[in-house]
Amino acid sequence: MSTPFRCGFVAIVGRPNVGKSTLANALIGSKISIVSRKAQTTRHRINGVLTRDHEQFVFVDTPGFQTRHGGAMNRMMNRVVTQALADVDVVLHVVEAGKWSEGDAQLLPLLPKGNKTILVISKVDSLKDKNAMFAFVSKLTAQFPYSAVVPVSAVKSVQLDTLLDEIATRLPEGEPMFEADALTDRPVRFIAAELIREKIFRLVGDELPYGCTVVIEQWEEEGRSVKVAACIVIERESHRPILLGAGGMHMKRIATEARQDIEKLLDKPVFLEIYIKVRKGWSDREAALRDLGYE
Ligand SMILES: Nc1nc2c(ncn2[C@@H]2O[C@H](COP(=O)(O)OP(=O)(O)OP(=O)(O)O)[C@@H](O)[C@H]2O)c(=O)[nH]1
Repeated sequence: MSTPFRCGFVAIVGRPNVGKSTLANALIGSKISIVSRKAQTTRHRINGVLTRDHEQFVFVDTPGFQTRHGGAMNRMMNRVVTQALADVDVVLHVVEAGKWSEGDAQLLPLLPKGNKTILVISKVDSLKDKNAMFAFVSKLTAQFPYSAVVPVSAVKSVQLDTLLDEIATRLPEGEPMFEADALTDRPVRFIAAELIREKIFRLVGDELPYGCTVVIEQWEEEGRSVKVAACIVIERESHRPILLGAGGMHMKRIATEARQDIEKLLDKPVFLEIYIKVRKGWSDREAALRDLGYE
């Protein structure tokens, strides 16, 4: 009897900086390429697709989990996260080796119980005391009924196939949803906004206490090039100088690096204009959040 094909959705969740993106990239194993999907089968935002002989793994994004702010933002985000996780087939809860914190614990009430949730211990290559691993895992499995535990290193490619095999057994039987070479179907505008956000985060993330949102306001193909206007929405006027830096140095760097990445993505010249807008109190207004694409 031939092995049935399996195909399903996988979400990677965890507090910031535990290595989720690095893990996703290591599992999917290639750069983003833009493809169209075979059929409109999901309302998830696809992050990447990996196809093996007998399985197709569709990695989806879950909206950021918020703990820092109270109010509408938190409630809405948590609702969205819980719903998104209920809809996928497998959830990878990524926790950094030896570093359990309040941020990790806050995610526990949102994780689905049962066979779905796998505990992934990340960055095991950076763990100094390997013997501490057993106690660490025991502590975590006592707090939540994970259905499997897989320690990995995305950077050193340790146990990535084991993790894929664990995921595979939990995927439902079904035909592939995407062409075999499909990597992502995220719209390019969204990726462009993410690239800008990533630059901001790298450069001034620590100094921007409420973060920011990037909205692509204009996208015009002009012959061989593309003209893009992006707006960075910040919480307070006082955050503007942080983002600008001395003599606009930060903004220049953000714009240059983001432009280079977007050019690589599109493989054509890009004219990128970025400006800053202050949206006072936006993080606590559901209407404003919807406007900005959170719903
Ligand atoms: N040593 C080591 N470092 C890693 C590994 N995976 C990720 N990192 C590092 O951990 C940091 C955070 O990794 P990301 O993949 O950006 O983490 P993330 O969870 O996606 O972060 P957010 O986008 O903030 O939620 C980066 O500096 C990575 O280089 C790993 O397997 N080993």
